[in-house]
Order: sequence, then C-alpha cells, then structure tokens
Amino acid sequence: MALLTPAERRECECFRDLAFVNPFLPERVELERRALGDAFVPWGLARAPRPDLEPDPNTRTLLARSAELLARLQARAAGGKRADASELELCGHLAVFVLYHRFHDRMTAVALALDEPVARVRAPWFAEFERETEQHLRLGDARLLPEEDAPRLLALLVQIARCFHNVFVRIGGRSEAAVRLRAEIWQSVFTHDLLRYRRCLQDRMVEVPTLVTGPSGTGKELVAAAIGRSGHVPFDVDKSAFVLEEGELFLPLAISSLSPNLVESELFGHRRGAFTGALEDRAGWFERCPGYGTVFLDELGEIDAEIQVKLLRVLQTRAFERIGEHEPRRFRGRLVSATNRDLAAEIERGTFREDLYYRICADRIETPALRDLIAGDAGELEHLVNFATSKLVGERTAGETAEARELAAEVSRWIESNLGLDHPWPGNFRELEQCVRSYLVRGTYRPSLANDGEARSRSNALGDAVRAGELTADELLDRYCAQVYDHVGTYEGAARALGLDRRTVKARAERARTSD
Ligand SMILES: Nc1ncnc2c1ncn2[C@@H]1O[C@H](COP(=O)(O)OP(=O)(O)OP(=O)(O)O)[C@@H](O)[C@H]1O
Repeated sequence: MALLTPAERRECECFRDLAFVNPFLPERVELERRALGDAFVPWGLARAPRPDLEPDPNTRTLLARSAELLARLQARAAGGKRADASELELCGHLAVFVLYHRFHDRMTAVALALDEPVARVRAPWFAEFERETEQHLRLGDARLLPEEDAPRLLALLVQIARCFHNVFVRIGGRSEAAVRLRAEIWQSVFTHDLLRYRRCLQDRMVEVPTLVTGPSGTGKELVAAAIGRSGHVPFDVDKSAFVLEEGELFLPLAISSLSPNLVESELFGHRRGAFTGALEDRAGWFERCPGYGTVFLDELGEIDAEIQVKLLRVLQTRAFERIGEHEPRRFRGRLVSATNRDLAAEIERGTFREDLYYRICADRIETPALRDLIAGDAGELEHLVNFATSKLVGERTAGETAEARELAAEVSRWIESNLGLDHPWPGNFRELEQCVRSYLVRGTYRPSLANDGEARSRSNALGDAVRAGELTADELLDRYCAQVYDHVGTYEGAARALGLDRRTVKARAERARTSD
C-alpha cells in the first residue's frame, strides 16, 4: 500500500512544482490556482507576485495547507506506513516548500542585508532553522533528501529570496516583454530547472558567462546587477552567518570610458612600476572578485584586440597575471558583459574575435526597447512611469507612495496628451526617467536632445525640397508641422505656435514622418 493517496500525490506534486517554478512566469499563478482550487484569490499581481513586500493571501493558505499535509503524512509514517522512493522524494520537496515559507520573512531580511556592503550577515535563528529542517526532512525512520543539510538548504533558500528581490524590485513592467525579461534573469541565476540547480549547480553557475544585448538605456546594466547580486553565497555554520570576503559582489567596468591601458590595468591589476603612473601594486577586478561575485564588462564591443586575447584566456582557464608580473592568479567569479553593438557585424569586420564571442554568449539576454514594452498600452506606460517616480520620490512611507502615484498620474497624462502614446522613446528607460525628472522640475519635457540628429536632417531635407519647389501645399504643411513639433517638443505647443488644433498637427507630423 502506498503512503500517498492519489489526491495527496497530486497535491505533493503541485507543491514541488510551486517550490521550483520560475516565480516570474505566469505558470506560477496557474500552479497556485491548481493547488488552492476554490480558495485561490486573484489578487491582481498575477504576473509579478511580490511576497517580500505585501502579505499574499494565497501564500498564507498554501503554507497552512502544505504544513498540514506534511504533518499528516509524517503521522501516517510514524504509525508504520512505509513510503517508496518516489514518495520520499515528493515529501522532501513538500518539506522544502514548508521551510521556505515558514522562514520567508527572516530570509528576506538576510537577503536585503547581503545587498549592502557588509562583511557578514548573521542569521541568529539558524539553530531554529536547523531544528525544523531536521524535523521536516524526516518521515518515520527515513531521512528525506539525504544529500541536503541545513546550511546548504539555507544558502539556497536565501539565494532564492535574494534573486526574487533583486529582479522584482529593480526591473519594472507588467507587459509580456517585461515578464519575459524577469524570467530570463531568473534563469541566468538558477537555470530553467531549479531542481537540477539545487542538486548540482549551486556553485557551478560562475562557469556560465552571460551576454546582455539591447539598445542604449534599456537596462542592460540593471540586468547585469540583478544577476551579479544574486549569486550563491555559502552559509558559515561556525559563525552562524553569511561571511563575505573582502571584495565586492558586483564589479562594473565601463570599457568605453577608459583607455585600453586603463581597462587592462583595472581588470588584471598591475605591479608597482609596470608602467608610468603604476605607483603601487594593485589588484584588478578579476582578482578582487570573490567566488560568488560578478565582473561586469559594459560596452564589451569596444574592447581592445589585445585585451580580447587575455579575456579569452581568463574565460577558458580562469588564469591571468597582473601587468608586469608572471605569478599566475585565478578569477573565481562570474562574468557578465553587455553591448549595444552588433557583435556579429564586428566579427565580420574583424574587430571582435569570434572565439571570444562564442565563449561569452552561452547565456544571452536581450533587453527590449521601451517602445516595445509600451506598444500603445497606456496602462503599461503609467506603470513604468510609476516605477520611475517611486525611485525619484521614494516609497518608504505611505505619504511618499501616494506622492509618487500622484506624480506618475500627472506625468502619464502629460505624456499622453503632449508626446502621444506612440512617442518612440529613442533614449528608452533612461529617457523616460529624464522625462519624469524634467516634468517634476519644469512641468514639461522636451525630447529634442535625443532626436536632434534626426530632427536636423528632417529640417535640412525640408529646406532642400522647398528650394527645389518639389512639394505640394499639403506636403509642405505636413512637413512644417513635423518641424515645428521637433522644435517645440510637444504637440500641444506646436499646435499653439501653428494656430492649428493638436490632433491636426499630430496627424500631419506623423504623415510627414512615414513619408520620409
Ligand atoms: N526595465 C527597467 N526597469 C526599471 N528601470 C529601468 C529598466 N531599464 C532601465 N531602467 C533604468 O534606466 C536607466 C538606464 O539603465 P541602464 O544603465 O541599465 O541601461 P543600459 O542598457 O545599460 O544603457 P547603456 O547601453 O547606455 O549603458 C537606469 O536608471 C535604470 O535604472
């Protein structure tokens, strides 16, 4: 006779899937719905659950049900019922689910503390966690998940809480594209199979470099930071703490802002006297990065050919030397790079090494352009504006939150009536943040800077066409509307200057642009 009834097996499978599902995918909500049946509360954050910030009614019920199910099965096993191997495994996953949710708040507090530049983060409740792990991972006289010990499990569960926080709090948006982006970041940290990650990959993901591509201002550095700050940090039982080595978790280097010599010295370090200005020995990013840290190379497409060779060697062998030294050193962390260049074209041109490209892009994330995130959806625009205003005004108190919401509503209305929902946002999220700041200070925003090049060439083309007498009166008015809009920055202002109504100006300017 099996330990589990068919219904209990289904329930256990559901809790296992819930424990290991990517929390940013809509599947998670479906699983919750399946596990809770009639008790499921559709509470509006379906695509972006936020258990670290708001109490979630579904999670509470799930915890109560899973704990009750585990207790029932343990009582049955204590009464002499035996479980087969697959039942033991399912009960083990059920126990992990219960443990995660019982300690969730305390683990989230640890996760947030690890984000600060600190030497150690204590978990004084570890003894309690260890006791409960011992209790929960037991079924009769069998030990569930025998390969799992309390410190390893705690490190994994805290890492899950960290990654959730880092991704959810940093990456805004509710659109499909935003949801996909968050889910992909999660995969870069845990792969698509968290169960396998738990079994064998916890300290292996540093071997997988990630390449983030996408237009400027779309959050490539943000993505890199979310990955970099979510690595596996082991728990030190003797100190009852997560002990961080001296060094940083996330070490970014903006290649385009430094000369090749400086890039090399920042990355690899140097010996005193190795070059003019090397006044003392210095450890570079690769040396300073701990095993759970990340070196981030921004604008990888601009990296010098000689450094490409050295970088390839680091990726293949993890070995490098400081400039001016022969002593081999090891890079232990993870590498994340970003570029908005087309690396395939750079390879064609011979400016980027093909072997380095293949070594660097095993895991690739593409950040979407802001206009694709919004795609005419006023709700999504307002949500993203809200994200930006919260960052600016703060969200620590109810007053700040209300203020941020009010500002967001005002800015969204202003954007809709002045720029229109189809504003192309060439500067992406960075431009949106700029727009919010500008509105806050001046009550208006002129998107002219980002569009300057385009506007200038449109203006020159108009002048040429007028001189050549090539335009009909209608075409002339279309192009003139577009030019005044480029100059003034809003349809409202252009309409006032032209003595026309806003809709006419917008329609004509758009027609001029499509006929360009
Ligand atoms: N999806 C997003 N959610 C929230 N904020 C975002 C998002 N994308 C970008 N931002 C914000 O926009 C600004 C620019 O982001 P970031 O520097 O990461 O872009 P980038 O793609 O690395 O740009 P560049 O290619 O110019 O270096 C930052 O202030 C960042 O916080």
